[in-house]
Amino acid sequence: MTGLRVAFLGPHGTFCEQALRTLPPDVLGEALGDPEPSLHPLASTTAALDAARDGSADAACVPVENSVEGGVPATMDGLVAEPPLVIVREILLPVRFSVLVRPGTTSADVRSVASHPHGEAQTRRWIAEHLPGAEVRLTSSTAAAAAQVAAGEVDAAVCAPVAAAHHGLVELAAGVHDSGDAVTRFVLVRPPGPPGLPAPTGADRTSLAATTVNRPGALLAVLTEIAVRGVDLTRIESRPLKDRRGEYWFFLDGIGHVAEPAMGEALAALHRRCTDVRFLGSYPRAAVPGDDGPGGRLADPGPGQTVKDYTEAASWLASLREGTGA
Ligand SMILES: O=C(O)C(=O)C[C@]1(C(=O)O)C=C[C@@H](O)C=C1
Repeated sequence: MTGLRVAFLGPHGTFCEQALRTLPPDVLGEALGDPEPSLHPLASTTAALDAARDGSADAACVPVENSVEGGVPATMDGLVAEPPLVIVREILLPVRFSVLVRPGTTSADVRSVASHPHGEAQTRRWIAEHLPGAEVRLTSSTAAAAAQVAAGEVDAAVCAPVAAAHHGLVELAAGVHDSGDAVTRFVLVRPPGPPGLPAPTGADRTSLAATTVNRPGALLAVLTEIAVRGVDLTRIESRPLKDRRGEYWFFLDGIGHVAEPAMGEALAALHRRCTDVRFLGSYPRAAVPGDDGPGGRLADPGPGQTVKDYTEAASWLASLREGTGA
């Protein structure tokens, strides 16, 4: 299929757009069924996810977490909304911030500075030191802050350097992030269906969200189903359920693919034990550009917990059921 549309957090010049543009045609072809989809900036993460749901786009690219500031609440809430969306790729992008201004503006002229809440959080100390007294305003994306500078609504934007060219701005300062090696993780999502799940690569991640009744040990039971199968959990984060006070969606990422026995069995167990469980996708683990291999430190599988161990045990059980083994 060709002519697919991918919505992303805009306007042009966001880190989200940069992340999406790192995906080569063969990867987009495998993930979406179109190696050269058209890219469409939307005003918010929620709007991008809604577009993928209502069919005005075929897929969406949104930020999900940052290594300094943590999860992006709007994305997490959007991932568990209905109808379902599944993650087909993750992208890890190092984020480096600049302060952009209209040509001719000096530091002394900057009375207001704008950025996305995650951008502000990653440059807070720099702003306090170098632009003391500037009013900080929060925007829907870092490039939206650049657009506000261009429109004369604010004096400076903390954003990606590429936003300068898109919005006719100049760099007042570069490298203004408080932590040098911040990475933001983005996900490419689409409705379930053709062209199907990304095939297992042997280096995959699975994302899911689960809710349980409020009972002592309920979360421990969920985690135990994962732990006993040797699945390496790489993230756990919660968001309130909103309509049931005191109950939460637990967002869990683990190493492995739903097609593999350990992850498949863990998901089936959660389906039995949880009030609700959402499969949010199995997809190849991304690497930070410049790193060797998929990012993050992984645990070794425990004894008897490799894919080979599971496959051998499943064929032994099948032989017992067929009456040919013992
Ligand atoms: O505003 C952007 O440019 C985005 O792509 C969003 C976002 C985020 O949500 O974390 C992405 C990377 C940076 O951490 C700051 C903002």
